[in-house]
Amino acid sequence: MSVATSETFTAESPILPAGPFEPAEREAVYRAIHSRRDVRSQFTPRPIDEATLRRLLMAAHHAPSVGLSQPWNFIVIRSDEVKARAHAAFARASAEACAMFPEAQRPLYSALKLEGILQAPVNLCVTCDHSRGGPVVLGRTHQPEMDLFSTVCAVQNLWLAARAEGIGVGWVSIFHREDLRDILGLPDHVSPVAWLCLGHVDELYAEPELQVRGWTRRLPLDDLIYHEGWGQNAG
Ligand SMILES: Cc1cc2c(cc1C)N(C[C@H](O)[C@H](O)[C@H](O)COP(=O)(O)O)c1[nH]c(=O)[nH]c(=O)c1N2
Repeated sequence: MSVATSETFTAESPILPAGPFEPAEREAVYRAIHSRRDVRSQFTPRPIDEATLRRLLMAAHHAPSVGLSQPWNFIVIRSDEVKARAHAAFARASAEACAMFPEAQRPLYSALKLEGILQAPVNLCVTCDHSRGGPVVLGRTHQPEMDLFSTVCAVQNLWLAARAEGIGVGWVSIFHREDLRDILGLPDHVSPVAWLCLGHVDELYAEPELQVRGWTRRLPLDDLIYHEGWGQNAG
């Protein structure tokens, strides 16, 4: 691998104009953000074509990453056998999770649909390779978990791009990590970050499904904004 020095930089990289987007373009960005949903049950069986999937993965691959380390890999899963193993791992973990909630909440938990593994034409595991970029990565030296955070940025890029493509994405995290390692054959230096279910959708909930079903609600933004220090709320 070549070692970067201050002389490597030639300052000939093209520059882009950086003003605000045109109103319609800006509106489209906010529309994707506000109408993106976590999808569990609305997947249609329509396959995702390779070109569309590639655009989504390219969007993910353009996420910011600590020291430009790009720690992600994308494991594309279409086989019924791998999906079935993941679904079985989910079912085991979800039964355990259900038992951890207070008794009064368990019936509602059990009624929630919390994955679309078998319905979604594509499942995608986004992983983080902790060895990417070598042992010392710019920006990760004091906070090693920055590689995981970078990988999550890739997931969010994909999620928003998918919304623009009419493709729903559902993140499933009700798994023992070891089960995912085993199913996908991940080496020790690679962590599974996001198990995503992807498929075309014709309809989406206008609000988070967990809110629609009475599990919890979106918090008021103003309660979350502090000024100059923890807990210092303007109101
Ligand atoms: C890291 C992480 C992990 C999970 C989720 C999200 C994220 C960010 N979400 C989806 C989550 O419930 C959802 O994002 C919120 O309820 C908000 O809804 P919208 O995403 O706005 O539709 C999620 N949903 C689900 O049904 N099963 C799951 O295991 C998970 N896991």
